[in-house]
Amino acid sequence: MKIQIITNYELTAEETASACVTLQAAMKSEEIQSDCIVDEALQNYGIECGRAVLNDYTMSAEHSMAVCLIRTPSAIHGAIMTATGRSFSTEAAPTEPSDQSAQTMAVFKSLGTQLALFPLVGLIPDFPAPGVLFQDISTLLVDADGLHDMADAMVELVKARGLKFNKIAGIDARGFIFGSLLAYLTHTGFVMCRKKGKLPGATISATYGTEYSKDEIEIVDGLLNEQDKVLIVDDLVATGGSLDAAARLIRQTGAGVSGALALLRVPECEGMARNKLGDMRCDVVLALNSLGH
Ligand SMILES: O=P(O)(O)OC[C@H]1O[C@H](OP(=O)(O)OP(=O)(O)O)[C@H](O)[C@@H]1O
Ligand SMILES: Nc1ncnc2[nH]cnc12
Repeated sequence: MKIQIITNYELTAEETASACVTLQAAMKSEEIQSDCIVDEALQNYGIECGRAVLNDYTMSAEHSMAVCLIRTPSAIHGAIMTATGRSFSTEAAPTEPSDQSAQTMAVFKSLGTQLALFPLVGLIPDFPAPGVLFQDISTLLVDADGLHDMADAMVELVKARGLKFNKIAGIDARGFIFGSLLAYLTHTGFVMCRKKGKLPGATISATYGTEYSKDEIEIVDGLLNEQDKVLIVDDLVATGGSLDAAARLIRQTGAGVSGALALLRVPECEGMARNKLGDMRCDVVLALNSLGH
């Protein structure tokens, strides 16, 4: 498979070489075409238009994959389309980079991570209910490198966004896997938001709905207090119902919620999630924008 980097600005030889090494590693030693096409016209496009332009390049038989970096005055956006038929983008950088070269490499690294990890997430139509496209993490979890790289990507995102917390709360069940990995890697205490009826002693609980179910979660009373700043971790955000329920529970204890971190999101539910989460920030490691291209 060949990858061609298409940019709207000149990369230094060093940046090009590092980008290729990063992408090569991500693609597990696929051949990388090491030149860049500099296209000034891309400067005029935002990320959505950029992707349309990208289509023109990537849909040719010659290039099975292309990476396009679009630099705007306020941030660098990354857009990517893969031969697997998925398209996705990195989030805009939160602040103007002080060191552009480092920022560029951070974007390449993030793109490389996404390239490597997205194909490990299965997509199962109509599960567990008709109309739901289920994002299955089983195939990611069973892959030693994938699991390792995902854990590292969570830590990097936490650092890059400057998230501050002294406890991590994971949502039963898939949120336990990634929440406790992150807790271990950041040396942070972990709190279980457990499905109802599984915890002993006094608990507090909150009910909620998800993309396909209704449920109730609980935490042990007395584990958190006003001193705590909690990061909520889950595998995926769809409607935001689960994250919102966890946030309500945590706030009931007097603790603060510093935000949420999910590996994946369901683009079709994004409006609902935004309404549900309100001001609560939610960072997503793999930001899948749309499916089925
Ligand atoms: O944003 P939402 O609409 O709330 O949906 C996301 C939630 O749905 C899934 O959990 P599920 O309730 O299926 O439980 P599980 O982890 O036990 O599979 C997923 O792991 C999230 O917790
Ligand atoms: N589309 C989806 N895939 C996996 N887990 C989910 N939880 C809620 N919606 C989901």
